[in-house]
Amino acid sequence: MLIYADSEEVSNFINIFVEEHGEAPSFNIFESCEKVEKKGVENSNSEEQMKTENNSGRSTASQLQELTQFCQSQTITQINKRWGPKPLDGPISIDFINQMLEARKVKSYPYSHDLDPSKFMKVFNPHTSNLYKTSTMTDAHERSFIMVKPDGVQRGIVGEIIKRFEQRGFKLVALKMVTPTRVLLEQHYDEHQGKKFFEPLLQYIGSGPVVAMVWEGLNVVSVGRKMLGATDPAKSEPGTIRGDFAIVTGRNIAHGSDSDKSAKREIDLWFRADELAVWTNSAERWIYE
Ligand SMILES: Nc1ncnc2c1ncn2[C@@H]1O[C@H](COP(=O)(O)OP(=O)(O)OP(=O)(O)O)[C@@H](O)[C@H]1O
Repeated sequence: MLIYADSEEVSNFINIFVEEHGEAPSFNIFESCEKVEKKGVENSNSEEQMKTENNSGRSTASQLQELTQFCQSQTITQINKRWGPKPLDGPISIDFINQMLEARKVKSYPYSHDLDPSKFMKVFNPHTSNLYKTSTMTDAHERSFIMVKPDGVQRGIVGEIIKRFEQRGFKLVALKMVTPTRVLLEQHYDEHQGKKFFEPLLQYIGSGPVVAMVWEGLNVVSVGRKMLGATDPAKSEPGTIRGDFAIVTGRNIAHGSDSDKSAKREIDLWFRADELAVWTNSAERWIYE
C-alpha cells in the first residue's frame, strides 16, 4: 500500500505494536531496492522517472512528508530516514505484514517482484534494538507462478485449485485466463526443447485457455509443488491436486514453478508488472506468527 495519513493499516499496526510492546514504534527506513528496474525502462535512474508520480497522483516527497507528519501526530518518537547518499527518488510502498510494517523504496509502481527481499526495510524497536520477525516477513513475499492447464479448465477444476491455495493461506496477486501463443510456450518450456514430448506438450497447453496465476507467501514455491503432487499423477499422493484429479503425465492439470528463479522468469513471461496487484491481506496476522 502507499502511505496515506489516514491509512487504517498504519493505525492498526501502531495500535497492535503499542498493545504488544507497551510503547509506540519508531521506524527506520533503510536504503533498499537499488536495482529495481521497471520492465521496459532501460535507465531506472532517468530524470523522467525521478519526476514520476505514483498512481495516486502525488509525488514521493509529499508522501514522505505525509508519513512524517502522520507518525509525529501518533507520538512516535522518531523517524530516521537513511536513504544513502542519493536523494529519495522513487515512491515508497508500505505493507502491513505479520503485524509488521514493511516499507520499500521502489523505482516502479506497482513494484516489481524483482525487488530484492534481503534489502527490504526492517522495522525495529529502537528502545530494545529488537528487530521484529524480519525473516518471516520478507519470505512471505515469495512468489510462484501457478497455471491451471487446459484440461484443468475444461474439467472445471479451476475453482478447486484456487480454493486450495487460498485456504492454505497464500495470497493471490495476479490471475488471468489466456490462450497461450506458441512463442510464449516455447519460452516457458524452453528447457524441454528437443525432447520427445515437447511438441505434444505445446499442442496440449496451447489447445485452449489456461488460468495463469501468481501466488505469494512463505515457501509458496516448494509448498505449491507439494500441493500439486508429482509430475506423473500415478506417483502423486492422494490429497495432492494431481493425485486427486489426474491420471497421466500428459494431462496433469496444473503447473507450478519449481524454484524461485523459475518463478521469477515465468512471472515475467506471463505478466506485466502492472498486472500484479498490490494489496494487503488482513488475515495475514492469523496465518503467520
Ligand atoms: N514423459 C512425458 N510425457 C508427456 N508429457 C510430459 C512428460 N514429461 C513431462 N511432460 C509434460 O511437461 C510438463 C513439464 O515437465 P517437467 O518435467 O518440467 O515437470 P513439472 O515441472 O512437474 O511440470 P510443470 O512444469 O507442468 O509443473 C509436465 O507437467 C507434463 O505436462
